[in-house]
Amino acid sequence: RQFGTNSLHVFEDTGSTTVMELSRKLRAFIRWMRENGIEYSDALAFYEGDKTVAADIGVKALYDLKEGDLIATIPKEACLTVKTSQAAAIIDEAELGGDLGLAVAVMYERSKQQSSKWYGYLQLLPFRQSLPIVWSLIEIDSLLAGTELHKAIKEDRSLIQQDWRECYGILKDLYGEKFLENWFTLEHFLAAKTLVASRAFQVDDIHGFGMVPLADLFNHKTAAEDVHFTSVFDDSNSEEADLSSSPIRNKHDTGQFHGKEADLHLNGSEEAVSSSQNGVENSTGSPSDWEGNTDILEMILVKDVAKGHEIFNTYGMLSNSALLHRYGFTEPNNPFDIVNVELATVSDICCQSFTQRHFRRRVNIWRKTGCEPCSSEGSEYFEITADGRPQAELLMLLYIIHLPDPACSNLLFEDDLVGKATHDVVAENENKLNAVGRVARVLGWSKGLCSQRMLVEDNNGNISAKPGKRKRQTRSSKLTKHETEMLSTTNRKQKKNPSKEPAAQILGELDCWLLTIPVCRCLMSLLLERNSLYPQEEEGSMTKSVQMGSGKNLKDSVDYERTKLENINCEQDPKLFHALSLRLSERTILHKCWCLISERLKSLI
Ligand SMILES: C[S@@+](CC[C@H](N)C(=O)[O-])C[C@H]1O[C@@H](n2cnc3c(N)ncnc32)[C@H](O)[C@@H]1O
Repeated sequence: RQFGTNSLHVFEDTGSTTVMELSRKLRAFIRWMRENGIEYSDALAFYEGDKTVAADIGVKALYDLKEGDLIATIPKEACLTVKTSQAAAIIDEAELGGDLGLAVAVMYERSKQQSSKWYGYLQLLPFRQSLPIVWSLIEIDSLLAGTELHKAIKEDRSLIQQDWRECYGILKDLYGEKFLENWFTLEHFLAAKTLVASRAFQVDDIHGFGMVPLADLFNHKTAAEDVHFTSVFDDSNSEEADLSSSPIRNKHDTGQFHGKEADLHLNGSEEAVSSSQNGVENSTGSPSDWEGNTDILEMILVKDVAKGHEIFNTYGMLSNSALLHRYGFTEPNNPFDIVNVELATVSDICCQSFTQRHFRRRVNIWRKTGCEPCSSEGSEYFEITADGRPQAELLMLLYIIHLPDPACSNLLFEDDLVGKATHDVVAENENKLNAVGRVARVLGWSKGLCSQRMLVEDNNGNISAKPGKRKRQTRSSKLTKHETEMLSTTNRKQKKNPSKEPAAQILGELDCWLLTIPVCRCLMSLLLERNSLYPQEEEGSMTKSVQMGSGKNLKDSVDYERTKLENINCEQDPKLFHALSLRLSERTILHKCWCLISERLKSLI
């Protein structure tokens, strides 16, 4: 397949300085791509992204594209990595690996300005991406308080400053008089870190992470699954590409891609216009020219893309806090959202009813049985997923805390809960049970033969069981399906969430067994406590008439955040918009969880 002649397609010049400037930069970038062997289909158009989501540039299809179409090839030599950078030797000598090395490579190439091989690419990038790590401390404290990101960003900032100080010293020694101090300031370092966080791809094992020109112009859409990028494999490797995890793949690279993956979202924007002026002539050979060539990355569509639609990448199954953390934006109704409840908060709530000694002792017993919380960077926590379902380990902990002494003591004599469980009459099912299931079995749970069955309620209110599995996710602030309720493209406000209150079918049999009356009450206190971490004072007028300690607080919090978000223009104030959007999604999860638990409680009383 030949790419043919690439016309230059950029969005229409409206006369605005910004638009004209971006247009000029795009033309320079297109020339640079041609000079550096980057080839792409003439069906691709670069256009000003949908401003309601504040994405500056995006890529759309100028005509219908088909699944399997090769839309671009990018030589690895054109990627900016620690191996290809002119600073490779210094970065190697300074032993700066990973993101840090790449940030230094970006800074170094920027310092070289027009003499850098990547000037034509770098001039297109913003100086920095507006990620929370470059927000002011006041913004971080006022916008992110209570969210999953607040602590993480503060920690990141101090670690980055530490990294910069160390790097600065090492590089100054190594560069000697060639060291261009003005280009290695903390501001430059932070800026480079934001570009690496939001744009770098894993190129291969040798190059590691790198800036991949062109590939990094595609915007993200969560799990839209219309199309994925993929690539062919070399003859010696007949494995199928893991399309769900590999956007760009070296033909010889069988490893999982750990960065961004690709998919398509259909966006009706017609901002792109075509112009043959300064067109890029990419008269290339057929793909067979490249077969077996390990030095080239390919981008192949795996689904049809209709003319005029944006071609979206997906950066992974990420919660809103992870999206905001690494890319500076959020998505409404993100199904990969999570709220975490710290073990310390569980302690605070339980110690209102029990002694600290009792709490510590029960936590120890709970740990001994093989249960554990999630942990990350020294903190221990439990997850509540987007549907409001609390992590089973948390339910088990609350259950054990509320157990009468004799029952709990029995657990102490269960040295080998796994062993015990496998001798059960339902031994063949036991290996399917996790630690929580095994402990529950020892404690007398006998109803469910499969711990992960969902209770499904039909229209008549009859409950039946259907197999299901709780999706485990990574911590929302570190990493992370999309029911599309897009931000309105016309008024740039979020639509009112029409979703109904969550129903009890989300809880599995084991969840319900663990949710005794005291466990439900304790969990509800925990939810209120977690909700109180968000700034309350602004809500004062709204909530003072509300009975404290009730689920109405949570519902009011959600309504409050939604109303606020509706009045923010994403384009004018993206930081506030995405911070509020994060708060809304987190508080919605807390409310969903509250509804689940209170429904369960009602059924018990
Ligand atoms: C890899 S770049 C994608 C190209 C980018 N739009 C540009 O102008 O170069 C990633 C950045 O694009 C923006 N972005 C990507 N997808 C987005 C989305 N769905 N909503 C808002 N911003 C998005 C964010 O600023 C993110 O940090």
